[in-house]
Amino acid sequence: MADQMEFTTRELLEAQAHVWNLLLSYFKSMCLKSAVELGIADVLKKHGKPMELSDLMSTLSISPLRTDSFRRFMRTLTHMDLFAEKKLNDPDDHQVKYYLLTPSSHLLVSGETMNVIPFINLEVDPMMMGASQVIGSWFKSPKASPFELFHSKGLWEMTSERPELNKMMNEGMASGSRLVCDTVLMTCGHVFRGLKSLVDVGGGTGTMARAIARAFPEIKCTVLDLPHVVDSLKEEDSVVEYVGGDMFVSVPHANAVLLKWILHDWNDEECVKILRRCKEAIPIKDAGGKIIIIDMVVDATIDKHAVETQLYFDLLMMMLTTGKEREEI
Ligand SMILES: C[S@@+](CC[C@H](N)C(=O)[O-])C[C@H]1O[C@@H](n2cnc3c(N)ncnc32)[C@H](O)[C@@H]1O
Ligand SMILES: COc1cc(-c2oc3cc(O)cc(O)c3c(=O)c2O)cc(OC)c1OC
Repeated sequence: MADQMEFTTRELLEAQAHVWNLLLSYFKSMCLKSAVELGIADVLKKHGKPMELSDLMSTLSISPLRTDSFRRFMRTLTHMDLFAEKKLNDPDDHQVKYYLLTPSSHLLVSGETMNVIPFINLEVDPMMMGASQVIGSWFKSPKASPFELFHSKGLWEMTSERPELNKMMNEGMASGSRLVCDTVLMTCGHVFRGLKSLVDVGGGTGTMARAIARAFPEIKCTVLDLPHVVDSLKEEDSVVEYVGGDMFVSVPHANAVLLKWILHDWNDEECVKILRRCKEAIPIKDAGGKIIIIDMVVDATIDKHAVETQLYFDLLMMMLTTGKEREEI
């Protein structure tokens, strides 16, 4: 019987190309980080029309000595669909390459309300990325997460002790929330209709609660989060009320509880504890009580690209918390 481990040279060559591709894929994150750092999207947005390499470089204050390197950098970013290129003829009829924004780089324009720059800055921070170095060894460790193995404390303890990480975390979550808030209110707004009060448990700096309060002014919205997250916000806002506390201990009473991107931070036992506190906070179902959960559902039937993103989010949760992205059943 032929050895199952025998592969043709062609298969091995393809395998090597595949492994090199996987190995060097960290350049995707690092190119994204560098594009944000340089502010390429801001310059293209401000210019308002396709921009030539030399103009882009001079506006970004990049030395002409780096022309070839920057052209190669832009070639990769364009290949990644972060920017697009267009060939146009100049007055002497020579073809010149121009760069322009794509929907993805539109999200990297710092002045845009939907920009996701704070989330990118959070995820590429050495404090977060450092934990990825110990994923392999964590499988043999008793620590709750690779993050805890790397930093000797959990993520939420660390955010409470380090104001700069707390700020990055809150701004990162808020930046990713804006588009999701609009989508939820547009497609599932009926869920909130008829409520008199709602508490956003682990609601961070209140992006979602404020959007709900604006769309449904009759709902009294409260945000419960850890004291270091909400203490500075308490006086700032008249639209929502901020309460500092611990969702494992108690949840303020309301008609409904919202859990957006909370349960995926915790393992099944911890989720049951949180859900018990939430159940105590609301009336019974017949009296209108409800728990609204917004989390990613891992679904192998949707397109490959989306599944890959879901799997990466699942690994992010595994690396930083005790949680996971869950499937429907
Ligand atoms: C992933 S963030 C989600 C924030 C917000 N719900 C959103 O969708 O942007 C998780 C939030 O849970 C909060 N959190 C963690 N442990 C908590 C606890 N024991 N009680 C209340 N909030 C907690 C964190 O401070 C953080 O704001
Ligand atoms: C910003 O958009 C999303 C963020 C999350 C998300 O990201 C995190 C990143 C961390 O470094 C630590 C965390 O604990 C978390 C989260 O708990 C968390 O929810 C999730 C999203 O969708 C599920 C986001 O939108 C795509």
